[in-house]
Amino acid sequence: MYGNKDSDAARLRSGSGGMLKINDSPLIKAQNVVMVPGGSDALACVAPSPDRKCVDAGDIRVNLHTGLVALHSLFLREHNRIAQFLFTRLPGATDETTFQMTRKIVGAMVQHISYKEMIPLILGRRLYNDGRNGVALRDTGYSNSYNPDVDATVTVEFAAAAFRLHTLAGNELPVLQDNGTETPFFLHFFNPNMWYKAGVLDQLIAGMARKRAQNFDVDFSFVFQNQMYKPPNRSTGFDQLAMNVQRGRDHGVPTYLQMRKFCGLPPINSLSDLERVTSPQNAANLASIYKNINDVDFFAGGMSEKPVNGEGLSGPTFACILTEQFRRLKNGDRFFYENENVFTPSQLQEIRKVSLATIMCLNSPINNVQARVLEAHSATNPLMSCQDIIARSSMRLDAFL
Ligand code: HEM
Repeated sequence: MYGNKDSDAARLRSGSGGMLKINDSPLIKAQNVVMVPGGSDALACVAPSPDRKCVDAGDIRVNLHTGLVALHSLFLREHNRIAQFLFTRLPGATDETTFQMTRKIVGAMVQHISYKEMIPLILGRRLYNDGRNGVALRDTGYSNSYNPDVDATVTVEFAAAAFRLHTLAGNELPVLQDNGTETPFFLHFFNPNMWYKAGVLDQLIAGMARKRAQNFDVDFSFVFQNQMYKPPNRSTGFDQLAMNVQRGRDHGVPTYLQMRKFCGLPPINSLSDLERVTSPQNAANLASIYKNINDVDFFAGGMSEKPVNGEGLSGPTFACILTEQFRRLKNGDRFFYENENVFTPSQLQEIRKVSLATIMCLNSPINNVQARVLEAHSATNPLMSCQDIIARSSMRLDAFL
């Protein structure tokens, strides 16, 4: 949202009322929607034009596809909604004080959604709630889990392998084309022609909540195997999975067996022994590619394991790296939103009410959505009206005055 340098934040701020800049293209103004601002054409978009520029946000990878433009725009809308409220009510408010307070609240909301809604699904309830893992949030009061000796940096094993959850993504983005089918994913890559189309961002916000994720397994979508970075006028693109393996090697990620050892998991002695941790088909596939069990790359081996406890997404080796990373990001961060001296007790309770569904309801024209938006809607997670969702789980912003 804000970048990790002062210069990024300065570029993205509007300079008044603590707000962030919004897109001023006539195409977007005519739709009366709020979208992330236009950015430099040096960002390698397909055929940018003055009305359809590449976009700018805290992370330049926002330009990768329309889903990211939509999500960044959603959180930008939330930032500006909160800033507008605070600026007109905080005594002596300036652009600077309002921006910093809003940024702190939005950062806390992102942490809350990540640890309350996303991480339990990734790890599974048992690993998430196991007190020894130090990942679970509290329901009330301050957390005392901050430890200055915990290193809060991101491990290469996490970024280059275990958190590359690309297996979950499908071949299409849920925006309907003229023929009523969803748009092929590759048409959205770096393509401003897509994200400046009328209604696309809000269709996507609603559609991404409706669309089911793919299963976590080694069957990756065609688009990831064949079409990554594919410009619309070329027949093929990159193989993202090959890139994941190669990226792991470039970055010196240890092998699958070394990582199992690091995680204290039982050794695997041969390629045929892999059947203890994966399906016979996956074991045979790995044996057809690698000559020696010691050569198996972390990404390939970790992706192949059966899920821990039959719940959560990944097998035990990825789960070990994910759990370790989520613990460190929380307990090594002295500004983690649950820590004492970050928010007052009543502000903290307001942040604890927030869900991704609330943010969608408050900042897009959808009428209903399931309350746990990262899970498919079902009898136990039914569609609810936005009115009910907002009444049940939105922050009282006057707690921050
Ligand atoms: C939805 C469609 C997605 C597309 C098209 C996509 C595409 C990409 C691409 C092109 C890269 C850079 C490749 C490289 O440098 O090797 C990347 C990196 C990455 N992706 Fe995705 N991705 C998607 C979803 C996800 C999801 C759902 C996750 C899981 C949280 C994820 C996690 C990552 C991570 C951790 C990296 C490495 C980032 C880094 O090292 O800084 N991606 N992705």
